[in-house]
Amino acid sequence: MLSVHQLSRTYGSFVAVDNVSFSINKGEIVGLLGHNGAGKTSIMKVISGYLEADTGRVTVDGVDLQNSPKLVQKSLGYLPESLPVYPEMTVADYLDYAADLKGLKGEEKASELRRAIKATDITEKLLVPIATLSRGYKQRVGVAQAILGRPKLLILDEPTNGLDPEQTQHMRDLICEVAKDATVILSTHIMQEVEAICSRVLMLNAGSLALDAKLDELRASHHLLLQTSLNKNDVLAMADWGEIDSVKLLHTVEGGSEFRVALDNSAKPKLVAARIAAFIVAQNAELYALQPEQRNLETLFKEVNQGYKKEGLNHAA
Ligand SMILES: Nc1ncnc2c1ncn2[C@@H]1O[C@H](COP(=O)(O)OP(=O)(O)OP(=O)(O)O)[C@@H](O)[C@H]1O
Repeated sequence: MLSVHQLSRTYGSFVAVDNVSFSINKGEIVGLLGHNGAGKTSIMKVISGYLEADTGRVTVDGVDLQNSPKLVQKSLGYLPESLPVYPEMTVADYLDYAADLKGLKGEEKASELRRAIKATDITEKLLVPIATLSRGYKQRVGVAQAILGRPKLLILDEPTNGLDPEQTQHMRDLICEVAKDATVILSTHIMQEVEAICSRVLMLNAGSLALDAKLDELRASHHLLLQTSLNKNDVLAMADWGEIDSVKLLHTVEGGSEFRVALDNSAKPKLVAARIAAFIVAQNAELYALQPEQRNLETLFKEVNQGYKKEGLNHAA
């Protein structure tokens, strides 16, 4: 659906986006996660055609953005970081104008306006100037213009930024609803946002893509934490077992040591755990603890920002 290939963007000599590649399939909701200044907005601006890349290629449904910008822009909706730029216009006039810009006409325009207004629940604000709207309503107006014309790709830059918890929930529900007919990429620096609505996460660190992973895969741990009194060398030798990738000594605990056991991708954690337990018991050693390691986005985010290598993270996930 969306393909981004070796994208780079500099501002003067500063590299804001550094050789970023990813592709997104139809129907996915993908979260672009990163600290302030990581490059999220720059990537979204490039994908939506508002900013030129220095190098790299963006295609939407096989159409090249650089060669056919108008065609690509017709198939996407964009909620920019800073909201509607016509504060003096009423919501109705602004949406009418946005529909014209998207080339909507006649009955299609009318029905699309009705749909976007209903989906974002802004009927009661239609005759109000945008300047007087609360942050939450401005955000809804921004989303309403983004979904006009049923875009195949929706690009949302920090869609819940500044919203209160109730508005945030409303916006998340709306995004999930819209995603039934569209592919969505949204940027955020809030991990819970990604956990709540995304099926996949792209983590950026200083302009580079540090992690690209499905949330399901992240949740399914391929590491076991083991505490045992068994001789250290016997535990480390488990790395030679077929289903185990590596064993690392973490630290010593009372009466033994703690290890992280990394499993092969094809290994079944429960079966390997049972085998380890049986082995330790057969050696007459104590098994103090053996459990899957919990890895959540927060842990990974910290690791990314502490400079973990992309390979290491993918492996860890
Ligand atoms: N027009 C510009 N001129 C110079 N530097 C810029 C410009 N726009 C962005 N930058 C810099 O590029 C880097 C990436 O900015 P970008 O807005 O893409 O990050 P971001 O991840 O969206 O950040 P935030 O979460 O704060 O919105 C930042 O260091 C920013 O200061």
